[in-house]
Amino acid sequence: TSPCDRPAPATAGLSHDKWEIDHSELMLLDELGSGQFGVVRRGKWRGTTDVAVKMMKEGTMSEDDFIEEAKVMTKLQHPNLVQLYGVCSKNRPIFIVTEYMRHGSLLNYLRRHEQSLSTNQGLLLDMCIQICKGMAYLERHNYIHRDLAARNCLVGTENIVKVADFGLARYVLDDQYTSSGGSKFPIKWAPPEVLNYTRFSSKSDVWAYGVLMWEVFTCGKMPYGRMKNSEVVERVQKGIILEKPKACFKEVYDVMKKCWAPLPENRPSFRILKDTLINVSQGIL
Ligand SMILES: CNC(=O)Nc1cc(-c2cccc(-n3cnc4cc(C(C)(C)C)ccc4c3=O)c2C)cn(C)c1=O
Repeated sequence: TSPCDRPAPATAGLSHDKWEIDHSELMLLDELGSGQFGVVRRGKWRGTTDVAVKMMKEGTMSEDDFIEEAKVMTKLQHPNLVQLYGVCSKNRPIFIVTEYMRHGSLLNYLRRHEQSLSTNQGLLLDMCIQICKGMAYLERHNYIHRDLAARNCLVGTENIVKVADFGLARYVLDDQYTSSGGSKFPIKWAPPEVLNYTRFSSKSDVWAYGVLMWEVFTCGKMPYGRMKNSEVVERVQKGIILEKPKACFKEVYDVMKKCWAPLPENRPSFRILKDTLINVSQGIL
């Protein structure tokens, strides 16, 4: 049959890259800070939507690989994941445009509100459950975060907490960050198999999640205090784990300990963790 007889393919007309955002749609406002890839600014997208715009500093990211991955990342959508709206990749520096979270990083939020939070275990547990839901969604989509920590979660209105920058670690060019011997490698959130073989998995995210729970229930203390990375590696290899935070129910600490099983296969999945934490919260609150 001639082509005109066949129905047009469903994607006809949709071929414009919907993850591509045009600069003209963005209005850049105040600076929010800077991260691994450079300056991040608050902005407005199409006049109404609040956004955060990462302006990628030259040489900090393997950009072409990331732009390819962005197509996948825009499809990851969950109430507890900071939404990637798209990228401006037609010019340099490229912009990464995401959902805006009003109260900034969870780590800073915990430290600033320690007074009121330290006596509200219910709220601390709820924050952990929200993060667990976002991570269970990533786990279901076989997506590994690789740098889960309180500093990489963000707080919105009404105590909403979301996981940010999932998967971006793969595109960092700074080998101080990417190699486990580097000064910026997140040693204190890494399980034995990552320290020894950089073997990342959803189960290494579960280990990091246990440390994140510890950060939440200490209202933002640094795990292992000011201990040197080499000493932390030694303790983790020996199976010495973080102590129970003072303001933390035993049942909650029991869940943290499950996340720190030396072997990845002995750690619970995020799906299991979510149900366990919900049961604990119903039991103790
Ligand atoms: C007051 N409200 C706000 O400040 N809201 C917000 C602040 C930031 C923000 C500001 C400055 C720096 C960073 N930042 C921090 N750590 C990062 C870590 C990585 C990896 C690869 C190391 C994981 C990559 C990028 C970043 C990064 O861009 C962020 C997330 C992002 N969003 C969406 C907000 O709503």
